[in-house]
Amino acid sequence: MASADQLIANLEGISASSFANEAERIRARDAVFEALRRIQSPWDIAWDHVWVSGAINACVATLINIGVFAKWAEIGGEPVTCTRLAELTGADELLIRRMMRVISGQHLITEVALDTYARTPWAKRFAEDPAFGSMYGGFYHELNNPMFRSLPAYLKSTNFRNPTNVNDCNLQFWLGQKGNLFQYIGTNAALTAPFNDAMECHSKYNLTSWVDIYPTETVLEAAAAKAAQQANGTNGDALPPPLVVDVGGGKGHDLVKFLGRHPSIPAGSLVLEDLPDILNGVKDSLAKENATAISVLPHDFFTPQPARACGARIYFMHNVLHDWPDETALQILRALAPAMEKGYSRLLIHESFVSAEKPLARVTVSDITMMACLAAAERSEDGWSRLIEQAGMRIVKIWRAVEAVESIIEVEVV
Ligand SMILES: C[S@@+](CC[C@H](N)C(=O)[O-])C[C@H]1O[C@@H](n2cnc3c(N)ncnc32)[C@H](O)[C@@H]1O
Repeated sequence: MASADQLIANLEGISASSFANEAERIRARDAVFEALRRIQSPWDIAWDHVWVSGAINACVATLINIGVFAKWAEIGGEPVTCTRLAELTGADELLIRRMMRVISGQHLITEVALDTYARTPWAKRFAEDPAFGSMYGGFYHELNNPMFRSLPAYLKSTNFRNPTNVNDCNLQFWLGQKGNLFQYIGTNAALTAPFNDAMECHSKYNLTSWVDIYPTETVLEAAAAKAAQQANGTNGDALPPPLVVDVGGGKGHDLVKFLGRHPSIPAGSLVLEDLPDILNGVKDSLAKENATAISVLPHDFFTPQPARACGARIYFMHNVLHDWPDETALQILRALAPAMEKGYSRLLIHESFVSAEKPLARVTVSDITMMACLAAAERSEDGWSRLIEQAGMRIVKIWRAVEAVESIIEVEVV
């Protein structure tokens, strides 16, 4: 058994770059977390849960609002004093110092000299990716925090029933009004853009990109084979059906990933669908990125697909169906099915599976998040199979990546 000094020296020597690949980093991270739990006292754990997480979120949101991370990056990102940060931002120096000490105590920045702090990769990320800060802003304070605060009282009020009614669940209990989560997001200006940002971050950082799991070149091959087959006898001016329609696609980040793989596809080959409120501003940001291959189409997925989105090779649904209980998810699939061309179109359902034994912690937290905001739940592999069968569809293949939290279920209409 290593002495405490040896053990501590070994731990001090590790960093995210100590590992050969991402799978090894994740294995080591999980082992360190498990070890931490074993050496923490019950009080250490309760302290973290009850005091630390609230204090961190309050300090980080305030430091973002003050502009600390942005100004720090603007001056080059080297170690900085709180006096300098106060000069740069105009905020109270003592206030900044007290909050910097909190996040330094959590090893989120490093105190390298008296009152002088260096950035960690986490602290750098706020300036590198503005969507990262949005999670600590509107997404946490307007949604996650109050939604989880009300969940125990809501469940008590139901005499501890497992919730399944999206129109009468914790969300309505907390807000004291009708309407589902997405109606609330669309009408709360402090939440709309942060929600989209949080989904982008979730898709970018938490999960293996769908284009690394699914062979996207087959999409172009299938479309080319179909075009060759139909070359005789069709009107040459008619627009070909889209390659990919991202149903409930938020900011379009998953289509941007496809475009990154296949930059030469024609304008309009990719269609981004979501509710009109959610798509506000998205068109402009895609135009800024020069993503002309992506066209934006406001659409409610409980209604039939518009003609221009019919007959696509791929309908992509990422973290969409897990938002809805089975009955509602079936309505969405049944509204989509008529747009799918038999023998050609495929639906890709990009979702997590909750396993019966030792399910991944990421998936169980997501499961309770779905319960808290939509009376929904993460599904097991069997749960997904049943849903797909009930919708009159068939699983062609399940694509899994070794270290990915999510899989892709490839489905066709029967
Ligand atoms: C959990 S988010 C996932 C977003 C994106 N696919 C991703 O993976 O980052 C669910 C998406 O479904 C959209 N949505 C909810 N209700 C909808 C409806 N009735 N019609 C179309 N989109 C809807 C939401 O606005 C949101 O963008």
